[in-house]
Amino acid sequence: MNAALEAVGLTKAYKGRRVLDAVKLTVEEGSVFGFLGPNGAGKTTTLRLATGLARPTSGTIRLLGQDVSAAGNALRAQLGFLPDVPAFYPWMTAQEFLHFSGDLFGLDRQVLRQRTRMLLDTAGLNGVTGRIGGYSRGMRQRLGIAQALINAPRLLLLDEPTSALDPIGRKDVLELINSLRGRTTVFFSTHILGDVERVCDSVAILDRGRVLTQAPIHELKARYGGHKILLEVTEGADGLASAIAQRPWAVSVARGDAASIEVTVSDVHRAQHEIPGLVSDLHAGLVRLEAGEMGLEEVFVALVGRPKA
Ligand SMILES: Nc1ncnc2c1ncn2[C@@H]1O[C@H](COP(=O)(O)OP(=O)(O)OP(=O)(O)O)[C@@H](O)[C@H]1O
Repeated sequence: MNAALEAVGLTKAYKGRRVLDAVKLTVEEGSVFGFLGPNGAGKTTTLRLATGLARPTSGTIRLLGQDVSAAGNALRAQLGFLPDVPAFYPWMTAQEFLHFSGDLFGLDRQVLRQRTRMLLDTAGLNGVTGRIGGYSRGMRQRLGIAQALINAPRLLLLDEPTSALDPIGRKDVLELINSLRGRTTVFFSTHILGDVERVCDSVAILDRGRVLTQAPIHELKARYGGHKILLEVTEGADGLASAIAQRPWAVSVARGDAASIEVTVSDVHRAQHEIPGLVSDLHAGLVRLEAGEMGLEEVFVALVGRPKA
């Protein structure tokens, strides 16, 4: 496996306060990687260290096999970066802005023209002739990603690309990220669990400067998520919830509204076989029994011990 990004013992302290503490991360080349954490977890700091905008207090971060502290323009030419608050020249059109950005990389005219056309298309901005000053936040963010792709980078780093967007804007940006899969390694930070679930192959969860876990999404859910069973009965929900709580496979039992029960189980097979018997013994009257996988939200709570900020 080739690592597009590898951090080992990555630590950053400001005035003696560690905002990143021995962070270990490996991002496989070709993956879409979600860097998930609540506000203040240290995501932006990690990206600043990755892009060389700040230096680690100790530890290393390597991109595409090169130590960022020692790397020069040859590495930068293979990276794309969208900061959390991207800056644009509002008087330019999207096409002018992409041309301008490509010029900074010294791209050949012909290559730049072709790439601009392709990126305007990818970003859903083809045919948009107005100035950037009049764009929606979603349009700006898609243009920001297009700009970060102008040098055809091997690794694209995005700092919270969806956080300021409404659901439609988010969907568009996630689709754009998804369309890059297999062409460019994408590492993006977010505090939005749903975004990670929608597009990422792998995720790392950062909290208060520490990586709590890193794994492929499906593994993470299997490892921490367990299973959930949603139950609804006609009556006797309290008695049924107590009876279920005593079974060895019941990890937690929560009451929903009047007649519903949510059970986290360690053995979904046994739970599915035994619950109907309990319902019958207690004359509870079964309305619904549904098994489902836990979402990342529950995994996050299990790991962090509190809902995300
Ligand atoms: N230049 C700095 N000087 C002092 N403290 C800093 C500096 N930059 C960041 N911090 C602190 O480091 C911690 C992590 O901040 P960071 O911006 O990396 O978090 P984040 O996960 O990106 O949060 P958010 O989702 O809110 O952007 C915060 O407590 C922040 O106050």
